[in-house]
Parts: sequence; structure tokens; C-alpha cells
Amino acid sequence: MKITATAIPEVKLIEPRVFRDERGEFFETFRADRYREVTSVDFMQDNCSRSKRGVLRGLHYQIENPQAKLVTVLHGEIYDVAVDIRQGSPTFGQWVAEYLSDENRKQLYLPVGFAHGFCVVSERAEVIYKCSDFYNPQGERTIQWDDPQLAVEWPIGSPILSPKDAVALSFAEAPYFEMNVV
Ligand SMILES: Cc1cn([C@H]2C[C@H](O)[C@@H](COP(=O)(O)OP(=O)(O)O[C@H]3O[C@@H](C)C(=O)[C@@H](O)[C@H]3O)O2)c(=O)[nH]c1=O
Repeated sequence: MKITATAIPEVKLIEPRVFRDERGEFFETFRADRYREVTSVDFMQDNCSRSKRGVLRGLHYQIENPQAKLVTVLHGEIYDVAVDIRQGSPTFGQWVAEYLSDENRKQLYLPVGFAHGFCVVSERAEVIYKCSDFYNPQGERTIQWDDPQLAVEWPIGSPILSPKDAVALSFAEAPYFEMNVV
């Protein structure tokens, strides 16, 4: 397993060891001892979503139960984005992105204090992610995927959005985290 810091060093790119043979392939999506190198959070919830090409989910975060996330693609390919919303962070307002797929088997780890989103660049994508706290619908916030201040360079235009994501907050009006509490 290879762990690489991204341009925002707290966001890590993980390349698990993939065992391929004539039957197919095998890799560990998570194991507590090895992933301690990446994070010491305790994961509390696992999620799975399936989306079609052109879908964009995000940019989401929880304000009351902030969630660190470990993102894995089971099928297809996504462009996965992490935005630093920790006020006082040297990389506040910056973003990093990685292509995660069932070919490259890369995973992305986002600590608490980041907004998360992804878009689907394959016919379908099935994504699983571990979260370090529970989902709370009241505590969820969404920042506009195309906020001009953030200027995330998405590989698709005119994405398919949920009604909630279509009326998201601008980055300027979104609540942030304090760097020292996350
Ligand atoms: C996220 C979530 C949703 N739901 C429900 C609420 C809703 O009826 C349905 C679909 O929810 P959403 O439209 O919010 O799903 P989605 O747009 O996929 O939301 C997710 O996006 C990615 C980018 C993230 O990082 C996640 O934390 C989460 O915010 O599932 C849960 O029951 N538990 C959960 O943890």
C-alpha cells in the first residue's frame, strides 16, 4: 500500500496492493492497522452510491458531525474532489482532485474539515466510502459545485445534480470549520 500526500498534505492518496490472478483481483479496501498510517479516526458509517455518467454529487459536508472520509470506487471512474474549508488553514479555499477507478484502485482520504464531491466519468460508477461520524440531514451543508471563488476544474460541464445540490450555498456564504477544532 502506497500513501502519498496530495497538494493539500492532509488529504492522502492511497494505492492499495492489488493481487491479480486468472480469477480476477483482490485488494483490501480497509484494515484498521494499516490505515492507522493514514488516519487515527474511528470510522462509524459505510456508504455506497451508484450514479450514471455526468452525475455530480457535492460539494457536501456535515457541520455538527464532521466526517473524515475514505473513498473507494468499486465500479467505473470518478473525479473525486476535496475542498479545504478549515478557516485558518494555509490551504483554506483550495481543492485537490484525483481520478479514482476500478482500474487504478486508488482511494482518497479526506480528513475532517473538507467538503467533498465527485463526478462520474464512466458509464456508471459505484462508490463506497467510510465516514468517521454519522449522517445527520439537519447538519448537512452543500457548496455550489461551480462556485467561481473555488474554481474547481471539473472534467465535465452541465452535470446531473440533485435538487439540493442545484441550490447550494456559495463558498463565501458557507459555514466553515475552525482550523483548531478539527
Ligand atoms: C449521505 C446520506 C444520505 N442518506 C439519504 C438521504 C437521501 O434521502 C438519500 C440521498 O442522499 P444525498 O442526495 O444527500 O446523497 P449524496 O448526494 O450521494 O450525498 C453524499 O455525497 C457525497 C459527495 C458525500 O461526500 C457524502 O457525505 C454525501 O453527502 O440518501 C442517508 O440516509 N444517509 C446518508 O449518510
